[in-house]
Amino acid sequence: MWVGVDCGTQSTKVVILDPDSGRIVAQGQRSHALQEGANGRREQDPLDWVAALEGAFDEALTTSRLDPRRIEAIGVSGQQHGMVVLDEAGVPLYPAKLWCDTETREHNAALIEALGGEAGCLEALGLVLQTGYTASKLAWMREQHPERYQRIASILLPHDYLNFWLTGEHVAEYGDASGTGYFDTRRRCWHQDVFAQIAPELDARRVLPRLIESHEPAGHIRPEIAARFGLRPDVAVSSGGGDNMMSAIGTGNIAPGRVTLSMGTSGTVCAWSAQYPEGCDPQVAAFSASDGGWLPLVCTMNVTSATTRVREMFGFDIDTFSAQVASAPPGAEGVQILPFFNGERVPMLPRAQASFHGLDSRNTTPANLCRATMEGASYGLRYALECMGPLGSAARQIRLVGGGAKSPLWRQMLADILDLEVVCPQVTEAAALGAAIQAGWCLRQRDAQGEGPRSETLKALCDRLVALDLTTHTQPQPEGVAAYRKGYADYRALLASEHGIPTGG
Ligand SMILES: Nc1ncnc2c1ncn2[C@@H]1O[C@H](COP(=O)(O)OP(=O)(O)O)[C@@H](O)[C@H]1O
Ligand SMILES: O=C(CO)[C@@H](O)[C@H](O)COP(=O)(O)O
Repeated sequence: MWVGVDCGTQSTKVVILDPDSGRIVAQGQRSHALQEGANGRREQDPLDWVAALEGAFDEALTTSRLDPRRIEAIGVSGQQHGMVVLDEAGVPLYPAKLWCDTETREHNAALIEALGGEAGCLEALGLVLQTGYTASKLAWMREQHPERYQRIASILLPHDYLNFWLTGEHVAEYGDASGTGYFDTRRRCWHQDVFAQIAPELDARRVLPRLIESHEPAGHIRPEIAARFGLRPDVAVSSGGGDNMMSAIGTGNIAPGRVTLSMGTSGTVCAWSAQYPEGCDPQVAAFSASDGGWLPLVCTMNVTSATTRVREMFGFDIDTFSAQVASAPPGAEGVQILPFFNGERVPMLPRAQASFHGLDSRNTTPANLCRATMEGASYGLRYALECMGPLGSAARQIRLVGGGAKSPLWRQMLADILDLEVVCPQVTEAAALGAAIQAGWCLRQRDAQGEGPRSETLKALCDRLVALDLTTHTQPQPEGVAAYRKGYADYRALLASEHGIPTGG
């Protein structure tokens, strides 16, 4: 059995995959709190992720009554970019500053300038720095907490930290590392000079984790953890990766021409590439994939984070919220939202705030405000897909994942707004599935090198273990496409008038 863990922004999920039948035989989930402060601060306690992993893993084992000794390997997926700083003893020195934290926007702007603007960033790092990336969080830590900064012994990403808890090893793999902002995504190595500009007092060779290939193991499970869950002592922990990289594997997006779109807390659109994707729009992050390729990606910060905020404001549960959205017509009778509750990454508006527009005495209803929020979040995803250029326009179908993808109404709205067919994978926890598959790939690679009897490529594993759920297949409907063509034009006009973002073609 192979275990996949996904530490998302709102919860940590565990799936246990039987690689012979291809079935998920057990699942567990535990949520974790987000600490939100003034000025865009968004943090989590790394120890909460550990507690959630333990709870979700216990739940999976208990509900399935699976013998834990049948588990051979574990893979961990995690929300990207979060900064986990540890002291010599491996204890967090500060809460993890997350991908959606915008407190460090001034530090990010200063770093971009120091590197020579967008062109300088692209030249040095292969991508343009964004406020969410780890780099500006470290610069902020240096300025705001100099005493703790001086005690930093190790800087990890969320999934690296969980790997460290599982194995005791400080390692990183290329996919997640490429979202730090001090990693050269073209050449796939830490950028020592950029790191030295951000943190001159820290020795990169000491504080940055050792880089490994995606198919390599991070290590073996620590004896205490094996005893805690009743696992065998030889369980391998694979390199794991960022949640988007793992979702790519979990949707079979490991070849050109496929597009995965996630409606999680964030919204992401990504396509796989065998080479570094030269010439992309600077808003596209040329991340590495966690399989040896690249995963150009556009991330918007306000998808289910926005719908959840409006839903909770009205005190609705998910079913009531969905019923409210369904009861309003497309276009929400003229109500529009720019849903930038968390600032926004693409378009690059880290200081932006959310705003409703077009409200009058007739249309100001909960139903219209709920619908407008789902529509606004989805227009942001169309904007993201357009930024992808040829990588996006080549897509004939979107593979849809993340919590929002569970809503049939939202799937139809998205198909209409994008004017593209959408479909979900059978295993909706695609990042956790991808992590489980990568864990198995890591075992197979080891076996191929003579330590065991079997070998299987990642492609063969994805072909065998990733299946689409044809009941979720959704085609764009002409009336919806026409209504949303106008809705999207109105959204772009609003983006232009409120934030100066050109309306484009
Ligand atoms: N049927 C649904 N309709 C709309 N939103 C949903 C639905 N089911 C789940 N969600 C939302 O999905 C979100 C969780 O998505 P998920 O991808 O697990 O997030 P993350 O990985 O960022 O923690 C929650 O905000 C939840 O409200
Ligand atoms: O910052 C990014 C991608 O660059 C986000 O996609 C995070 O990786 C968080 O993902 P979710 O919690 O929304 O899945």
